[in-house]
Amino acid sequence: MENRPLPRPDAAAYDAARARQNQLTKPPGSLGVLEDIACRFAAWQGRVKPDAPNPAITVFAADHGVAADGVSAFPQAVTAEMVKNFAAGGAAICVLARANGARLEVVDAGVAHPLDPALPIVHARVAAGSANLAREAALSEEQLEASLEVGAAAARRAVDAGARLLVAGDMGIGNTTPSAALICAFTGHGVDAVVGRGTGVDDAGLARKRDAVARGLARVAGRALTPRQTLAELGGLEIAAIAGFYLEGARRGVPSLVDGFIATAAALAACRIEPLLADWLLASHVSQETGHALAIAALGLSPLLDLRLRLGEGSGAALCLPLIAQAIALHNEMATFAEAGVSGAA
Ligand SMILES: O=C(O)c1ccc[n+]([C@@H]2O[C@H](COP(=O)([O-])O)[C@@H](O)[C@H]2O)c1
Ligand SMILES: Cc1cc2nc[nH]c2cc1C
Repeated sequence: MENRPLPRPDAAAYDAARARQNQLTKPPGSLGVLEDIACRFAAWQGRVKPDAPNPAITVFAADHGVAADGVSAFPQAVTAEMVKNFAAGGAAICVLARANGARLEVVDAGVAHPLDPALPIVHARVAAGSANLAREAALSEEQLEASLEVGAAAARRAVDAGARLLVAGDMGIGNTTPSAALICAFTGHGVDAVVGRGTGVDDAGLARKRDAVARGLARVAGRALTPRQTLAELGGLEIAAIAGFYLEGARRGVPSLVDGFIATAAALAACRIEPLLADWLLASHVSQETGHALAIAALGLSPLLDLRLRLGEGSGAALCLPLIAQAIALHNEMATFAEAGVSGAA
């Protein structure tokens, strides 16, 4: 993946959009966060009236060696089975993509079970799952770079297809464990504050998860690792692909709407690799997974929704798409006080 620096959003367009918001026929500030969203799109697109976001959703799937330690409520085979469900249009994210008119692409970044090459997805499997982060580096340096590039290539396809907003989804049995490890490593928060029940593990499963994360963190403790090395040690193939996706989107001047726990862990890693990325991200929702609110706060973001979701796949982000479309429509189409002949504040 390229290391070209990221552009900065256009501050003059942001200010012009803010001035427009203050002239629209409503008390200034009365549309709250929707005003901020519209102004940020103005800055991202470098124009006072931004185009509709034309969102693209890419779901990255991969498996995790740490699943062998009993950290998920579901068997590893579900990752591949769900990829088939994505391809058949039956998963939650398929419904939400259709409901929102969003492009949906599914990428095999590293599913353990072989998938039929005829399956209508992007076959970009870097490895048959990651290694067990509790014992060894989850990814080699080469696997990390290849996964970042899988994500970057997906972002290029989405942007080339006309997307002005990117959504990454994840699918990977066991992936809340590497995500928790990354959030602990990048924020300094402790295991108990970050590790949660994922797909719904029982108390014994939760204890195994905490232990796996603690062992992974102990392996890297005291080593002066770069953010890339931390991502390789504790991450996963789809998590690194999502990081590469966000980075390449921003490099192309296209923002991303960050989904739940796994996507946020990927965003944190990507922001540590390239701090300017933070200006190109919006947080969709706060997941029920323990530690997600802490991770979003560490990115300096505020979630739009709290619907007690804990699904992944990009579903929380997809649910925010109508809000974003409406924030931009209001900004672009409302009359100003002058246009409507309405008196301004006294
Ligand atoms: O995104 C979230 O906030 C989220 C929270 C809990 C679980 N998930 C999904 O559930 C799977 C991981 O859960 P687990 O228990 O196997 O680690 C994976 O496929 C994720 O997409 C996702
Ligand atoms: C069925 C199922 C669907 C999912 N979608 C994202 N993570 C998931 C985990 C499971 C177990």
